[in-house]
Amino acid sequence: MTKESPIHPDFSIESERLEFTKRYIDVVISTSLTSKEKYKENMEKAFGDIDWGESSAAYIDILTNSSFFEMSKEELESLTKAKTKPYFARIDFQHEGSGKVEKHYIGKTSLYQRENQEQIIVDWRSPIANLYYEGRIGDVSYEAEGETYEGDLSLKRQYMIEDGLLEEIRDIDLTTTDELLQDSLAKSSSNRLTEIISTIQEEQNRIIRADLNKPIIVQGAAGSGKTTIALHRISYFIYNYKQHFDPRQLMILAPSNLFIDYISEALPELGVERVRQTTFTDYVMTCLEKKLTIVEDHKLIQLIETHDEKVETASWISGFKGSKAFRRILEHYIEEVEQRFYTSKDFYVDKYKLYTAKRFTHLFKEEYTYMPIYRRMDKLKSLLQSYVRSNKKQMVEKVEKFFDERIETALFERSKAGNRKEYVSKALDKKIERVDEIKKAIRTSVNGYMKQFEKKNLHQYFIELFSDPVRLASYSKGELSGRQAEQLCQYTLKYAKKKQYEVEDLAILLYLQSHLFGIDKFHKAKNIVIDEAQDYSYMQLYSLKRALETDMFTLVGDLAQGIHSYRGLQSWEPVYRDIFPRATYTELQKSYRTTIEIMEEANKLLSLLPYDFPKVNPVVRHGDAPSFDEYVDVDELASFIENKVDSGRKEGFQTFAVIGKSMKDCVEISEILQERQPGKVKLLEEQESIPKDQIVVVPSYLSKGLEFDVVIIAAVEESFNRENELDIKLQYVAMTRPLHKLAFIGKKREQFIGQ
Ligand SMILES: Nc1ncnc2c1ncn2[C@@H]1O[C@H](COP(=O)(O)OP(=O)(O)OP(=O)(O)O)[C@@H](O)[C@H]1O
Repeated sequence: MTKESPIHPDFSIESERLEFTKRYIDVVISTSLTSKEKYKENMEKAFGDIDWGESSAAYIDILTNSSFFEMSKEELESLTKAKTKPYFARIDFQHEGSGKVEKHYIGKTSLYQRENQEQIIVDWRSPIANLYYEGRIGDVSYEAEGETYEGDLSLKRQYMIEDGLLEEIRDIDLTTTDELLQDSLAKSSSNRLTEIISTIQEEQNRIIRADLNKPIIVQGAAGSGKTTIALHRISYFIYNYKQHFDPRQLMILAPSNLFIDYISEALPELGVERVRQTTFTDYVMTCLEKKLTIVEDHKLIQLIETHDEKVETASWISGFKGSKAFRRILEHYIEEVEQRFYTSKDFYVDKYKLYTAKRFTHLFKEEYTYMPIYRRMDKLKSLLQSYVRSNKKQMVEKVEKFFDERIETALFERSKAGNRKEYVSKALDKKIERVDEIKKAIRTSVNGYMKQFEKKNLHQYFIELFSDPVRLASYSKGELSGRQAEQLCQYTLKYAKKKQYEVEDLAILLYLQSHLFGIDKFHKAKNIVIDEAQDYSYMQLYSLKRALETDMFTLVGDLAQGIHSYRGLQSWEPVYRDIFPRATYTELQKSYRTTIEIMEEANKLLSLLPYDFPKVNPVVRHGDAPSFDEYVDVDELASFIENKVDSGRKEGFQTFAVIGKSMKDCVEISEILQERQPGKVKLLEEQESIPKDQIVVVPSYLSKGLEFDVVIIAAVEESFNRENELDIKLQYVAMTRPLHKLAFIGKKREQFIGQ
């Protein structure tokens, strides 16, 4: 791209165009707020002084069409927002065989010229806008509604517009690099997640627009835009399905509430604020319609801070509960539970056989298998009830008829003349008694019959599963030794008996709930986006897919940041091979967040990990090499931090984080800083939102997914050990958080890997 502005030959024409667009937006907004009758007046007021094109004469016609001004609240809001920057790019395209070059201005939202239905602004998500993101200049094509359109792309132009004023125009040709991207990356980190629509890169665009009817798995390097892409894909989805799809059918599963707070800032900009946002834990509780007591997960922290055998066992148990082997255990268990509902008892009302056991069991195990067990039972129960209802009259009449006939015969039979009266009166009594019996049987037989089947709740099934180590080991088909099965049962029951669960138990509970009782359809999303998906276990993903009855998942993650890998994924292979066989798998190795100098250092850590991804390739942007400072006492540590922040502020940076390996170190660091600068420092914990104007102190494992202009990795008692995979990942996560600057501060260099 060449920098031609401010005296780009088209600068004044483009300025006029911008002016026209802004005024048009004003008219549309004010008309929709007042009334359509006001339209003419508004138009004249806005355009009285300039020639605003061929359409000027036609506006009277459109007054008859009221739907032009009917806008939803959302449309109105996005148009209002668009006023300061209605579009960011233009493409000139000539459809093959057409003699006309079309100019398309691309922005965050679309705008039609009411008079002639021409587009003043094309939405970035529309099919033709794909040419801006994908198309080279020259022969190109795009797809819309299953058709391919060929043609010639003769211009790709970018606009810098600030506060509604055109500042610069840049034409993109084949040889130039993307300066707009460079400019955008050089910015400071407040509100960055929202600002990438104009600079979405080709590889990212392909993921955003990948087939919306297929699952997709993205292994993306730190800073490659996974979170951003996931959010834009949702926005793209909403745009494409807005007529038929309620945004609540979409769900984002984020790693923590802290993270939800971080991404939610981006959502309104993308028009996706009505999408459900939750964590896995909260979602499972919603599905179970129960508030569960979840034991606080200290395993990661303990793994970071201590190395005793107990923690190793607990982590092994977590890993096993999340594994494919555990899925097999659950499948066997459910099969066994199912068999308890087979019956050999026919269904009788009094002496009448209304339904055979064979047919009942057949329906249960063959015809109704698409339903969870207890729903099948509910359905069978209603089936029996309806049989009883339809036979009720007949059964009563049969008894009545039987006695009536006898009474009748007695009345006319001579031989019974002597004791006729007594006989008839007895028969009448008997008749009443039998009819009562039948009526009672009609009322009670279904419930009586159903009593043969067990009725337990989810918690009871969960306890039962872990109550018999021998059975558990046999279900595992050799994956669990007897000793391991005992350990697993003991460990789980210790909590479960107090009605407490660990995070790992949630996937199991969800699996059991969906197979035994089912999930209310109101809780089922149709399309699910999971960020930091590497921290999910096989079982979590599998049970989600089963419970939601869809495979429409977008999974984005980075195995190199898989700090929960004792229970999370070690590889994507089982995910796309087993759980989502229809999925497209893609890798992103380009990183947009940080500078070349920082990424080169981080890459050294990546090579210590057992993955064969290529090194992360940073977008060309230079900065300072990471620094290291040695301190003697805590006062010096604090001064170093303060100096880094002060000089960063002078350079215009806005967000600062001190990252420690563990919470213990972070508490210590934040206390020292607090003492010296009360109110200026915030120790970040799981449930909190990120303050904009304070120095954030955050442990490495909570910093995942976040970003800051300047990051200081500080060590007090802790060290990162290069022999330990978890430590490498934690330091890698911390090192990939900064946008611009990275500093290490420790008592000695050896506290950090590679320093
Ligand atoms: N095409 C782009 N144009 C401008 N900025 C971009 C682009 N892609 C990504 N970025 C910026 O790069 C940074 C990293 O993006 P994001 O947080 O989505 O990455 P990530 O892959 O989720 O990272 P991590 O794995 O470290 O959490 C963000 O500041 C984002 O705005």
